[in-house]
Amino acid sequence: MTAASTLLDIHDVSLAFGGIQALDDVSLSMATGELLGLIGPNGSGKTTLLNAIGNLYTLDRGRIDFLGQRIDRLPLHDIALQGIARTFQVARVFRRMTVLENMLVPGYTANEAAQHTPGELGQRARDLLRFLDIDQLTHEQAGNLSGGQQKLLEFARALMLRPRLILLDEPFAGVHPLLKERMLERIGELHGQGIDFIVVSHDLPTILRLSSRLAVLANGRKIADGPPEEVRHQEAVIEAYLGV
Ligand SMILES: Nc1ncnc2c1ncn2[C@@H]1O[C@H](COP(=O)(O)OP(=O)(O)OP(=O)(O)O)[C@@H](O)[C@H]1O
Repeated sequence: MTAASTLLDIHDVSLAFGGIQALDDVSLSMATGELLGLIGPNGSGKTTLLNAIGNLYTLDRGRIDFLGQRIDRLPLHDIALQGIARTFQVARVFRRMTVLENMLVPGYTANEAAQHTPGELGQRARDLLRFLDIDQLTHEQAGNLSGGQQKLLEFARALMLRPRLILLDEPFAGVHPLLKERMLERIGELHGQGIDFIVVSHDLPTILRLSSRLAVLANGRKIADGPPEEVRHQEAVIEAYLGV
């Protein structure tokens, strides 16, 4: 087993939208091999933090390093090529394309297309659809899929670029319990293969079961960070959730 090293280093990050301080001096360092759960009340900054890592926003302050390289100033498309993939709270699939075509979009980035033939990319897409048990939908138009199926497709598509870190935003929200179990199993398997995750979820029982570490945001600040069983009992976390 290789020793853990720093995968992601979020350092003193602040970000405001007008008068709203969405992230307020947040620092979070993640080692390889971790599965980080990120929780917090509505509006606490969870999605903004994922967007900051994914470079959708320019930081007001701070920096973000991934595998030792500063990434917060890279062009957006470079983030995926560095090995970071993500899914969104509401799945963003290309609704008028088939499931297979959706899978092939990331496959045709310059890097992948240079390294793999179209046949290999097609095979990889089919393998991933089978891995997530949605291969029966291969030729279906993505817009016809249920919300849960679209989340699985978005997850499968995120895997096309062989990411090192996957950011999942509310992957279980509105997902049928059977699909949720499948997703949990697959996240566990991928994690076992060396892919690390940050998972944002309001589903506390599930996130407690899944995570090796739990970080909590409230009002844009990190208020707790550590082993899930410890964090869940901390007074500041209970107060933030109960709003007292
Ligand atoms: N693009 C934006 N423009 C303006 N304000 C924003 C924008 N994105 C987020 N905010 C504000 O920043 C704060 C943090 O929002 P964020 O979506 O990160 O919270 P969250 O913890 O993900 O919430 P939820 O659990 O409800 O999804 C909120 O006050 C939100 O209204």
